[in-house]
Amino acid sequence: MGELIRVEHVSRDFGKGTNVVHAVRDVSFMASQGELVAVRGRSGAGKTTLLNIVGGLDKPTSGKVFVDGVDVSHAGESELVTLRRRSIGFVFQSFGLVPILSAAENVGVPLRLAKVGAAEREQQVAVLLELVGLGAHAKQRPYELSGGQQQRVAVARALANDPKLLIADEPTGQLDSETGRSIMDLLRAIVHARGMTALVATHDAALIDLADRVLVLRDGALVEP
Ligand SMILES: Nc1ncnc2c1ncn2[C@@H]1O[C@H](COP(=O)(O)OP(=O)(O)OP(=O)(O)O)[C@@H](O)[C@H]1O
Repeated sequence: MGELIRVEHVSRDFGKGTNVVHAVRDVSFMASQGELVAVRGRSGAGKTTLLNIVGGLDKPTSGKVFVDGVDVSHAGESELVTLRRRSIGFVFQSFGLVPILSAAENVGVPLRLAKVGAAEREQQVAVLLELVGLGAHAKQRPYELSGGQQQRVAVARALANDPKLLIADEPTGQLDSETGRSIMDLLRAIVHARGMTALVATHDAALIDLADRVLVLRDGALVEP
């Protein structure tokens, strides 16, 4: 399988002088198409910072990041917006759904942004909701859904633009362990079925065995698992 992510000697500092925090230190790795890579580490180890850099939401202090051949560490904002809309799906710990929109409308947001027409959008949303097991909940708003169901909606929304890369930051962090496991099972099944690459940050050791590969961060640096 081809390479989708290449991270070369990436470091990210926050602050200056004596207050500087080395959130990510000289991290290098690659990820192939179809691979589910877990990023493990304690709170403050640098997982979110690394994911944000790979997703083009933040820039490294030094080093380079290529996603699908694009140098996201040096790309301009408009190039990044295009890359994020076309090639990357994001899932966050807090779900990030729009409260006044139904499950179906939330999933349809990226399709609206991509100017997909109403009829096609409706059909694609139905397929996506079915995929995450929420076909019967299309009309419900987030507050009418359980945490696990909300995260399924968020996964469906992240898949709407058929991304090559899925970035999930502690996707199970607000869920009980059984529900968390089912979300990870879902991510794994989707990643393998679609040949996508996923980068999933978690500090939950029980979920790590679902990954194809595990990167362990300690104080910002990669260490042996
Ligand atoms: N915007 C910022 N300004 C200053 N320091 C920051 C900023 N973002 C992160 N940091 C620091 O960088 C380090 C890594 O933080 P990061 O959020 O990446 O860790 P994490 O592994 O994702 O932690 P958690 O599991 O708690 O989310 C921490 O010491 C944090 O305080």
